[in-house]
Amino acid sequence: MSAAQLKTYTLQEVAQHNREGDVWIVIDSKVYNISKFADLHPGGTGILLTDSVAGKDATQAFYGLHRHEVLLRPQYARLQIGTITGEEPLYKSQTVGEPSNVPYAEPSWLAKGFFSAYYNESHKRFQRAMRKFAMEVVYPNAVECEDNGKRMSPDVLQKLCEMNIPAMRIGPGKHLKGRSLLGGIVAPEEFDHFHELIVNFELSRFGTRAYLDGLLAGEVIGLPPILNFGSPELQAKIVPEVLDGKKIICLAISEAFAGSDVAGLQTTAVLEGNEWVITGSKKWITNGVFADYFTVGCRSKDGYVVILVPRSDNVSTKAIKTAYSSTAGTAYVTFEKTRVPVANTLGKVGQGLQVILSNFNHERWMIICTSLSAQRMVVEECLKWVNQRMVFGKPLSSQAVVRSKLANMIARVEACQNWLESVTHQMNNMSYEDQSDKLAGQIGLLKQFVTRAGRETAEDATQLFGGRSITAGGMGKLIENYHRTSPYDAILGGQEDVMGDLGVRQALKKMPKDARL
Ligand code: HEM
Repeated sequence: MSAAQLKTYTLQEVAQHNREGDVWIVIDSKVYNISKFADLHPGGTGILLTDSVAGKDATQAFYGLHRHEVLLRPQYARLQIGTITGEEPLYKSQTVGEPSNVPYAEPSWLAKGFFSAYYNESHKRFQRAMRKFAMEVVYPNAVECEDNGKRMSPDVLQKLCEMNIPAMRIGPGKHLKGRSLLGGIVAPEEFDHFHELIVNFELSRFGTRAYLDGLLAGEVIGLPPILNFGSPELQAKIVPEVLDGKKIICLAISEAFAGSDVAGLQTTAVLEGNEWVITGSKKWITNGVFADYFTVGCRSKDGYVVILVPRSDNVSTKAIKTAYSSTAGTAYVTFEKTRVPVANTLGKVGQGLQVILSNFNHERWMIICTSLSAQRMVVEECLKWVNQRMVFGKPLSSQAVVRSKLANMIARVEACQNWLESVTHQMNNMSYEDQSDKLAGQIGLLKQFVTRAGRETAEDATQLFGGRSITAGGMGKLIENYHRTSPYDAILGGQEDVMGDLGVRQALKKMPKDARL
């Protein structure tokens, strides 16, 4: 029914429709005729026919059991027949692109009346455009694929590439030259790590963790070794193909034998004339299922070497069933005497470990961004829930123990944000060499801190949502996804304890020789 056809009713009129076959209810000043729908209601028919619901204002009961978005689904929105005379709806859907006004739902630089030392007008413009794009183009596909396990749609991939989002996810640099970023909203030479942080934040607010990895996370870690160590010929061919979405690339380092311990790799590369012959297997390779190129860490007789391997008959990929959706394309990859030209070598033979390690800081920083954005989303979900959920006649937020959990969640997310922004500022101002020297340890410590914080927040959120947090749909669906998938952040790109240890080892290495108590 269109808005123009909607009639107005009084509560007394609605009250006449309170029996089986003739049921009206009011939710937030809107009148719904649920006479036919009652038999189809997923929560059962009986509940809609009770005295406190049929013919009554059921707003509070509804919001205690459903997300607002239920009423926006076309099949339910059309049950609305009118509004209550003189009343206005209280609960409005957020305008796409606008920041949330729930406290702490946004980093403070986006909150009304707050200031920031780091973000300027260009970042603000960029954030608004990025959120709009993410919500309108990416979000619907994210929800669908997270559920059905299929890879991102070709249409979304094309639009992402038109906006050059895959290129921006690699960070500032020469690969952005001549590209129109988000429709030209920021010039390539102006693009910095805060713009990149915004891209990461906006893509990880949906609570679809596996889709986020399916959204070319493999490229973010697989392409830099080519950009930084590939021959000019190799770069000229591969970089545009990948950044324009014609080919998919992934990073193939970890093995069943070696995870964070990259020095333990067993995949071998043997030189035969002008070709490498590669044999071995790789595990947990994000995007591997659908990748065309694999950036592979190998062991050779002269030490470690990284080689770009195109998909061929001698490369096989098998999906691994993990705790998150198969939309990420996580693979077990096998190389059976795979022949690759020597020209595909990235960096020098024997210096492969440096090639692999060189991009770790950036990868970890990206995971910190996405993990933190998702944690903030959890804080927003929890604040909304405790505010609307009534228990024993009072909102859940009236319990001190509930508020105490929220206090910890908020403090964690704000502390992490401030540390992340400080590190990002350093990245913007330090040379690449300085970043490797000065930030590797700090990024390791920050990653450990953020991912631990994330899992504590996941635990607290499940206690607040109860059974709903272990249910894949409905009120707690985002909490369920976050709780199930937050360990990924603590493992991918370097396992949590290893990260902390790296940070401390770096600090110890830099201890002044004359330091004494
Ligand atoms: C236009 C009105 C309504 C619509 C369109 C609607 C729709 C739905 C839908 C789609 C679900 C499945 C879970 C979900 O997706 O959130 C559901 C579950 C449920 N609904 Fe409704 N509903 C309406 C009104 C009500 C009212 C007034 C009540 C009464 C208090 C109610 C009680 C329930 C219950 C108890 C469940 C099961 C919740 C659970 O499994 O946690 N519904 N409803």
